[in-house]
Amino acid sequence: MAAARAAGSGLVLSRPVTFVTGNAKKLEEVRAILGDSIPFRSIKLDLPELQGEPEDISKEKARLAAKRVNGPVLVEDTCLCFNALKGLPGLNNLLMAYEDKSAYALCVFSLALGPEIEPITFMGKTPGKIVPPRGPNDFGWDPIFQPDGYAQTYAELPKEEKNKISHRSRALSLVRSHFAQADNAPTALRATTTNRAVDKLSQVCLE
Ligand SMILES: O=c1nc[nH]c2c1ncn2[C@H]1C[C@H](O)[C@@H](COP(=O)(O)OP(=O)(O)OP(=O)(O)O)O1
Ligand SMILES: [Mg+2]
Repeated sequence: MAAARAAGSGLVLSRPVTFVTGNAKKLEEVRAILGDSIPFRSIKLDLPELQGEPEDISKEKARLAAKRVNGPVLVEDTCLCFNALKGLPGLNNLLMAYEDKSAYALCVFSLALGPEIEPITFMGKTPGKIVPPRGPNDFGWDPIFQPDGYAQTYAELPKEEKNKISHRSRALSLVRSHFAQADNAPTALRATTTNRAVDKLSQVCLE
């Protein structure tokens, strides 16, 4: 397959990244946010729903996906976490009992450049609060999440507005800068070097 170059960056991948997801709305947003900055294709794979810390879940998902695809993959998990429940993702009804309706949308991407390469994690977080549902009901919990600084819920915001401030776009801007920073070393070599430097640290974007 022809080498793919991420626009505006020095990164050359031997194969385009495969974004593994079964969620069409997620894919739609990722396409809109990335444009042609990172060449990718997408597939749906039946992967086990894992338990644990968001970062560990995401890395394991990337490892499994990279084995199945036998090439570079990107995976994503998102949760709506309630501060009253100490960051636990939860049912909206449970939150009724609490005064504190603050929450945050958390998006975790993991990039595995191949089955033998340790995944790197990128997180984006958008703070807000849980409100009675407003707006179109076509994507998960969008109608009940109102980001801080806005009078509209995610569902009420025009798509471009959500995509400017969302947990997903914040995480993807880190993925993009990772690609932009990577030098022109062969993929496997560069990935090993980058991983050694990053080690277990993940990058978190909070603004
Ligand atoms: O921006 C979002 N706005 C509102 N709702 C959202 C968003 N992003 C994910 N969601 C929902 C979809 C799913 O009901 C749940 C867990 O998502 P999550 O496990 O990451 O997605 P999924 O299992 O549907 O797809 P995948 O195949 O990529 O794992 O949160
Ligand atoms: Mg999932």
